Amino acid sequence: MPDVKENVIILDFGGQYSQLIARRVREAHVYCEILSYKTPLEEIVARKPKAIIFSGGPASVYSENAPVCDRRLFDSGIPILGICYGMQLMCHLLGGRVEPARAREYGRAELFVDEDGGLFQDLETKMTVWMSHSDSILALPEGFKTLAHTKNTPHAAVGNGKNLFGVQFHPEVAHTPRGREILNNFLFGIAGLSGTWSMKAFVEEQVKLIREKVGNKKALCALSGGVDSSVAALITHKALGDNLTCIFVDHGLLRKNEAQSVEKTFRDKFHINLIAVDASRRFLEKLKGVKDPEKKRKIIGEEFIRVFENEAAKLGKIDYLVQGTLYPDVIESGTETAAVIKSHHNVGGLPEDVEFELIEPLRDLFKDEVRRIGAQLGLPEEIVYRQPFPGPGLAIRVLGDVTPEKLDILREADAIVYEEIKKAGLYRELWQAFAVLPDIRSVGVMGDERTYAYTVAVRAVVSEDGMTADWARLPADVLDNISTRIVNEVPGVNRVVYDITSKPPSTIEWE
Ligand SMILES: Nc1ncnc2c1ncn2[C@@H]1O[C@H](COP(=O)(O)OP(=O)(O)OP(=O)(O)O)[C@@H](O)[C@H]1O
Ligand SMILES: O=c1[nH]c(=O)c2[nH+]cn([C@@H]3O[C@H](COP(=O)(O)O)[C@@H](O)[C@H]3O)c2[nH]1
Ligand SMILES: NC(=O)CC[C@H](N)C(=O)O
Ligand SMILES: [Mg+2]
Repeated sequence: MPDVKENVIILDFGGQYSQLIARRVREAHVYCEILSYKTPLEEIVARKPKAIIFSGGPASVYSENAPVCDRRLFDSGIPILGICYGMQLMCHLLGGRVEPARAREYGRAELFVDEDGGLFQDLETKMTVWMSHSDSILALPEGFKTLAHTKNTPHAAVGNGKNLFGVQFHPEVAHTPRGREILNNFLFGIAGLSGTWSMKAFVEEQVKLIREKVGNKKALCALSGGVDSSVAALITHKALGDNLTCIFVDHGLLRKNEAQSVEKTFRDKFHINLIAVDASRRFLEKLKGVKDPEKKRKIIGEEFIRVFENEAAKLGKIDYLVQGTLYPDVIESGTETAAVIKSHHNVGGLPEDVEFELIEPLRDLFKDEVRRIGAQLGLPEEIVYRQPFPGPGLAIRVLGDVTPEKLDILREADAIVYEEIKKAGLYRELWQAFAVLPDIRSVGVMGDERTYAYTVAVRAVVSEDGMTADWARLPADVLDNISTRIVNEVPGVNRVVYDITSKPPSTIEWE
């Protein structure tokens, strides 16, 4: 944990929005960490949190195996705010009664404030909030009071008049318009935090932490040319100077001209040691005949590490590996409480026997936060606003087995998507826009001849943080240009389709 005077802990009970809570706290200029509900009391207290927030969660407090925290936390005097499951748990453990609600609430609800001040300081007594629950508190623990109610929920906000508070609704989501104020009332009014933390402070803390950890030893940084690893490299470089060497791996799964352009940008603009490794042969060899998406990811995750180990061996002893891992990479790879959606190569795809100790300064952040840091650190716009590109590269966009022939087709098609999106001035508006090569061939007619060739799928999405995304409503003429150019210019393709699914239920990448 960095050396910060004011720290908030979010205790995670498996809620969908735990990371959103963290984000709101950071936006209030307060440092915070998300910890599993299983974290022992001693460990929580040792971090000296000025406040604790309990997240929501899918379980019901009265069911068997419901996640539970240490009851003694409530006696610690630390201000605690329970959200949804978190509030139900607080009430349950302190002797209140939680049961399935007579009327469940999902979505918008009208909240009526019964007790001014505290959580509702300076707010109207009636406001819209966002609910998602099927359980309700029917009897409060001793010493607790109702602070607000809705039509269906008699105890929609509660407190014990001292350090314990709970809300049944979700103040962290954008659909609770006053949510930010309510959270801030808890953080500042109730817990007495000052809100002096900033992204600048974050960078300074990380630099200090890395310096303390690594000392005079050497570290490698896995550099992809994307914004995450570039920011991670800059932060680490501030800490270690020439003891940092960046490694850029060309695994043969990069986009058209990507290897050359990343090398050039980094060599010209940064004075950081950079080694570019051409490892395309070994990656493609390992991937031969592999069709399963998770297998591909694991193979790539392992091969990356093996390449780093090889390079490290040439440089002498290197104990540390820096990666630009972000929070979504961690949560999607699966945690104790969250399901595996896909194994990001840099987290869930890592082999078991990694000899390096990992340094991941951005592990708790979201992409837009990293972009802000990048801009502050003076990274050029082309890197700050570069669309994400997954570490496993085109391997997870060529569905089925990955062959040089398919990679070539995809590379050409993808370059056309990129060019047309840039030309239409849409690049910055979109989270990502790219081509996918599904393992499908279909019949066409070109120059009066029958063709039997590949289909290319075009995917473009808008998103704030990659956790959820909406398919982009691209103008028809842009789609038309893309389609015409791909079929005309890329041999082996006779059909182009546009992906019109959002995330969820789809994911952004196809594998
Ligand atoms: N070709 C590569 N060579 C070296 N390291 C890589 C490569 N691709 C990915 N990595 C490592 O894996 C991490 C995760 O990749 P990811 O694509 O999520 O991040 P990024 O490339 O830094 O940023 P972006 O999401 O903007 O593409 C990177 O931060 C980097 O440390
Ligand atoms: O470095 C990475 N390694 C991976 O293994 C990986 N898988 C997905 N992505 C990127 O993460 C974001 C969310 O992707 P999905 O909606 O496909 O899960 C999108 O921006 C994806 O491009 C990855 N990045
Ligand atoms: N979103 C939540 O935290 C839900 C809590 C609990 N499972 C309920 O349905 O009431
Ligand atoms: Mg990338």
